Amino acid sequence: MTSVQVDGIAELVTNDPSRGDETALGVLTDAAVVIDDDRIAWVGPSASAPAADRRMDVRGRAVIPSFVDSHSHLVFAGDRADEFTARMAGTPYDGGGIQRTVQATRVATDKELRALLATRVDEMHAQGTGTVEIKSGYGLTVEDEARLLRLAGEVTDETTFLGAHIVPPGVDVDAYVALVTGPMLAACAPHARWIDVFCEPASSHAFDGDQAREVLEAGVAAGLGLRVHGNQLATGPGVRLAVEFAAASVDHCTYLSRADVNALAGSATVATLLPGVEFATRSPYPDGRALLDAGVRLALATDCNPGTCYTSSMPFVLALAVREMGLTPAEALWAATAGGAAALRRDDVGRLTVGAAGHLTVLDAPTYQHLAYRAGVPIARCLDLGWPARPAEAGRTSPI
Ligand SMILES: N=CN[C@@H](CCC(=O)O)C(=O)O
Ligand SMILES: [Zn+2]
Repeated sequence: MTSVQVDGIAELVTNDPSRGDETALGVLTDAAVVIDDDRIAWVGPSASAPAADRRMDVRGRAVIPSFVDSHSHLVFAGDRADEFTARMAGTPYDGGGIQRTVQATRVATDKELRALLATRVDEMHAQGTGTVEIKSGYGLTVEDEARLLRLAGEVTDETTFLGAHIVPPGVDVDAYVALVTGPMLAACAPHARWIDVFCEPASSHAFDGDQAREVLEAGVAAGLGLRVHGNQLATGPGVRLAVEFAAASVDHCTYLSRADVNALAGSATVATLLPGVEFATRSPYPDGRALLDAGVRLALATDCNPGTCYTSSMPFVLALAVREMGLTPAEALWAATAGGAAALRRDDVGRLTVGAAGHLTVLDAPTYQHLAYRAGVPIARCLDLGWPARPAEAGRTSPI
């Protein structure tokens, strides 16, 4: 066991409301954190920090819990920059481009996909993300979906089976739902913690309410946790289905009816907002302020994928939430850390409390408010505690 005392912290965000300023962020000033092995052993004022094997002085910087990015699609090959350019000129997003990524991903080797994935995970880590959820969904055959999940499982425990991403062109929808809920689920469940379905009104490339219900029921029977892509393209059944199934999260929530907001308020389901998608698809931003005021629990995530949002940057997402969705900098930071943890039903990340994972993100700034204030400036990075066995040596890229 090796312990490290991190001190010189001008402002420490704990996400423990019983600490410090007693807001949801639980902000302490002039603070220290002691990490024993990879867990937090002590948090408090610098002056009373217990001794540790090593000391790391962050010299007046702010420290926050590492971001929890609860929605990404990192295992893919190919590029769709041309679609982004077309959208900026007015072409709407309809999900049809997913098939292009499916084609490019199917022909990529494991080695190629592993290298692409490693680069993206490293990019996230370098911008302060400590936990990432990764979905399949660009394989859409039994073998390819299982392959993508195996690769994702090499870099995270938060793996999500998204065979129900789109219906592959030329395939009968009922036959495909039967495949997803039968042999594909059987092959993928051992590699997945979650199941997800892209649910939109009938006539899109995605799955309607009845089909999505079948997918979620099969996921429950297979022992997987539930997530839903819902209400991205239009108001539809996704949000209310997620709430009915007590899914951990419904993601996107771009188009919400009053009934959707009422259903989410006080429910077990976190609404995960993905403002990078609205940015990169020229869609209207959901009213995050109204959701919070209605009592909805929010998370923020990147949705990093080649189609709707190719950013790995949680600080960018956080700045958009402040500027475009009416969240305060404090609310946005909470949603990007503790909110993401809630969306993954985790209580060991997204907070800096005794017993939690030692995932600290240091900011080249005196306060977390700089995350939105200095948008676009790379001020956030995961604190490298220099543990003896770095994951790279163990065949993994980052401790995400
Ligand atoms: N909406 C569904 N899936 C992804 C986009 C996938 C793509 O276009 O490649 C999303 O979350 O936005
Ligand atoms: Zn997504």
